[in-house]
Amino acid sequence: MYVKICGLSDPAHVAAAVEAGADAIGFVMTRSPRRVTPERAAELAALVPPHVLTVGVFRGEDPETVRAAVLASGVRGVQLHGRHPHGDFTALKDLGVRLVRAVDAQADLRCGAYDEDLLIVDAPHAGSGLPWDWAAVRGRPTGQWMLAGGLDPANVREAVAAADPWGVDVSSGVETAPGVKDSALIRAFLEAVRG
Ligand SMILES: O=C(O)c1ccccc1NCC(=O)[C@H](O)[C@H](O)COP(=O)(O)O
Repeated sequence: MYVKICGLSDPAHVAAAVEAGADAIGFVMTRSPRRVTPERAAELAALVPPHVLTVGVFRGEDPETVRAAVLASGVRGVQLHGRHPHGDFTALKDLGVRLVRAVDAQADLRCGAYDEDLLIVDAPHAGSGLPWDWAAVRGRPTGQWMLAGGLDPANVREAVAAADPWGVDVSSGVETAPGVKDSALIRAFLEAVRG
C-alpha cells in the first residue's frame, strides 16, 4: 500500500514520515493553513532521501506559476488539486516530474486520462479532514490511485477495506490542529496501514 503524508512544514515531521516508511511527502504551495513557500519546501525536500517522492501541491494556479515553484523547490512531483484542465498537465510534462491529479469522486477517475502518473480521489473539500463515502468509489478508479479525505490512524484500515485503493493520502488525520502535524500520529498512521 503506497502512503503519502501531505501538508508537512516542519523538519521533524518530515523525518518522522521518512523513518516511518512514507512513500511520498506533500508540501502545500497553495492557499491553505499548511502552505509553505517554495523556498521552505526546498529546505524540507533536501531532507528527503531519493526513494521518497516529494510532491508540491497546487490548486488553481496556472502552469507557469507551478513551474516556477517546482524549479525553486526541487520537488519531484506535482499534485494539481481540483478540476485543472488536461492542458495544465500537458504544459508541465517537460519538467520530468511525476504528475498527480487530485479530484473528487464526481470527476473522471481513470488514472492517466489527463496524462498524469498518479490519481488521488479525495473528499469534496480538500484538506478538510472530513470522512466521506469511501465505498462509493470502490471499483471505479483505474490505475494507480490513492484514497484521501478524512483518513486517520483509527479509520484507515476500514477505508481501505471499503474502497480497495492502491494507496492512501492523509493530512488532517495526522494533525492536532489544522496545519500542526504530530510525529506520533504520522507513525500510528503508517503502522495502521502496514499493520
Ligand atoms: O491540505 C490542504 O489544505 C489543501 C489545500 C488545497 C488543496 C489541497 C490540499 N491538500 C491536499 C491533500 O493532498 C490532502 O492530503 C488531502 O486533501 C487529504 O486531506 P485530509 O482530509 O486533510 O486528510
